[in-house]
Amino acid sequence: MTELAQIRNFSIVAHIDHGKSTLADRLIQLTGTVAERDMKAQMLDSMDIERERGITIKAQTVRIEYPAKDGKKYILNLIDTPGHVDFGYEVSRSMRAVEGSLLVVDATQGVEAQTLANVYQAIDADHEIVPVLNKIDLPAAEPDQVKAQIEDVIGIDASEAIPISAKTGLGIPDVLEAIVTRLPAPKGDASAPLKAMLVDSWYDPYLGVVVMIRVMDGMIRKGDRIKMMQTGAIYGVDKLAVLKPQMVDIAELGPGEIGVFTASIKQVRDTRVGDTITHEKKPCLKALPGFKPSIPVVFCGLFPVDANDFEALRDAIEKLALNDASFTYEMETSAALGFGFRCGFLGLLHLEVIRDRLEREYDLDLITTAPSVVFRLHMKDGEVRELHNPADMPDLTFVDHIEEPRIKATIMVPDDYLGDVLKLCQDRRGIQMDLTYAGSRAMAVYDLPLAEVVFDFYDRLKSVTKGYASFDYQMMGYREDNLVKMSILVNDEPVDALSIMVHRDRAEARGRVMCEKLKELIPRHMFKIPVQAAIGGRVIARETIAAMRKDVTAKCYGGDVTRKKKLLEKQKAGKKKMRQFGKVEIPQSAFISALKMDS
Ligand SMILES: Nc1nc2c(ncn2[C@@H]2O[C@H](COP(=O)(O)OP(=O)(O)OP(=O)(O)O)[C@@H](O)[C@H]2O)c(=O)[nH]1
Repeated sequence: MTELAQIRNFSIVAHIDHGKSTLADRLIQLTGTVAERDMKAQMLDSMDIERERGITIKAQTVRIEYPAKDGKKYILNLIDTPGHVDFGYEVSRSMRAVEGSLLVVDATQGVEAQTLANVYQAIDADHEIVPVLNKIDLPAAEPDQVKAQIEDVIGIDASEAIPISAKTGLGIPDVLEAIVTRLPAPKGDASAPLKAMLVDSWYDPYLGVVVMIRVMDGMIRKGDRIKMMQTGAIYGVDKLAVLKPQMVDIAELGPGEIGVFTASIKQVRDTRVGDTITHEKKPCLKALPGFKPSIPVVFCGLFPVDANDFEALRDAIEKLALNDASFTYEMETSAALGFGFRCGFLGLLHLEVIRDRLEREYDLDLITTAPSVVFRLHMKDGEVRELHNPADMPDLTFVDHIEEPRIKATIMVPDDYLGDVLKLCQDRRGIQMDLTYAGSRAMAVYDLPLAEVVFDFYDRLKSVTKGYASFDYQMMGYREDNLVKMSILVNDEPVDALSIMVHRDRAEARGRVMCEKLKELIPRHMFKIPVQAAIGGRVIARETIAAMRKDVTAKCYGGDVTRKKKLLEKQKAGKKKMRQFGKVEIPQSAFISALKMDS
């Protein structure tokens, strides 16, 4: 057991790309936690996909030993929190397990939307906050301006902000000293009954479910019989360890300490983040206040391109779900796409990550249907139903009114692009709630329908601001609006995977754009193909794909057989990515492209 006074627990909060992972790497490196030869860049981003995309998805933890200038040795527990909006719930839960935060702000960029969102979570969790100005090696760094901005916008004292370069290592020793001298030690009572917080859990193929805990009071040892207070389940602790960041066994953990255990738990779903863990025999009297479970807000269908891959898709989805309790799925059948799954995600990035992993790690070709939010249908008989899939929309004569989820979006953007951002928000049915300035940056707060944001809002926002805007959102609740289901018919057959819920006033425009896009995306066939958008029985937009005249090899005059063969092979490979609808083949890419609103 480590003395409480010798422990510091902290997290790093930052906007995406401001250098959180690089700083974590430096702290680990400077304290010799990982041998130099094992040091991979961005040690903590464990999944390949994360490393590739440079984003941190699953919060991770590392225990660092640090001999401070006062001659004493400290145990520093760093909890790495994810930076993306979709994973905000993970930020909030890991915050409750520590007493302080390093607030990293890129000195060339200043405070961004996620800096604000994350630091407010830290403030909510009563953290002591140490501001750190990163990237001062860059000529564009403006540490003094950024200091002033932190004070103006966030409202915390930044006079002692630490200038660093996580890249070169400059200032890192000051950060380590500040963790010890400026952050508080944890509190707790070693002689009290065990009270530990379940911070996170994940599935390890060799060990089964690994549970990360923060001990509040009491002691936990290997072999202990423990009880999860929310679920009532009882387990024996098989293995107790700390993360450095690989697991190193430890005999016991006391108050203020952070570690992991395994206990023959079968699924991640059997563990509830925020649950209180205590001893079976001598339990603590009162559980810790729990967390809100994270609920999926974006749904879409995933179907195998090749119907024979259905079982493989099921296996892959089950495996991924083992490790991600916030990802939900149920079987779905579509007239057009056959058997697949309706899946729920925390947001669009979460959706993309899961789809990418299915395609890459499990080598599956997938069709993703239009992402949709959960609409609330108030039926005439008083029943309230949740609609996860526009294809399930009941007959309108039974529906009294429809409500949709709204979000509060905070967008930070340099002045020059403000006009485009306001227009984008207006186009997406946004209602302005606030508009303020901090230096040459504006902060716009909008009330927006989530449905207008889930598809390509980030992409559009980035493109209209050349990447300078940052964005964060919170769910606000449901509101009634004039929403209708729009179906798409290809060759007079409805393609259920393309149906969407839209605002009545925008249905014509959306319908027209979708028909035009499909006209481009669907290759010509031997016959004319009408593409129509319809509400109920009424067609609101129409395009026609003309019949094909030439065959693909017509361009290859003369006897260039190899070229001809190549073309035919290419066409064959292209076919694999097509899906048959009645007599028409629709390429897989059409399902996503047709729904983009950028025109
Ligand atoms: N020049 C310079 N570049 C830096 C510094 N710190 C980080 N970077 C670079 O900035 C980029 C983002 O750094 P990351 O550490 O991945 O940022 P992050 O905040 O962890 O990003 P997420 O994990 O995605 O939230 C990387 O390309 C780093 O190499 C610095 O001090 N100076």
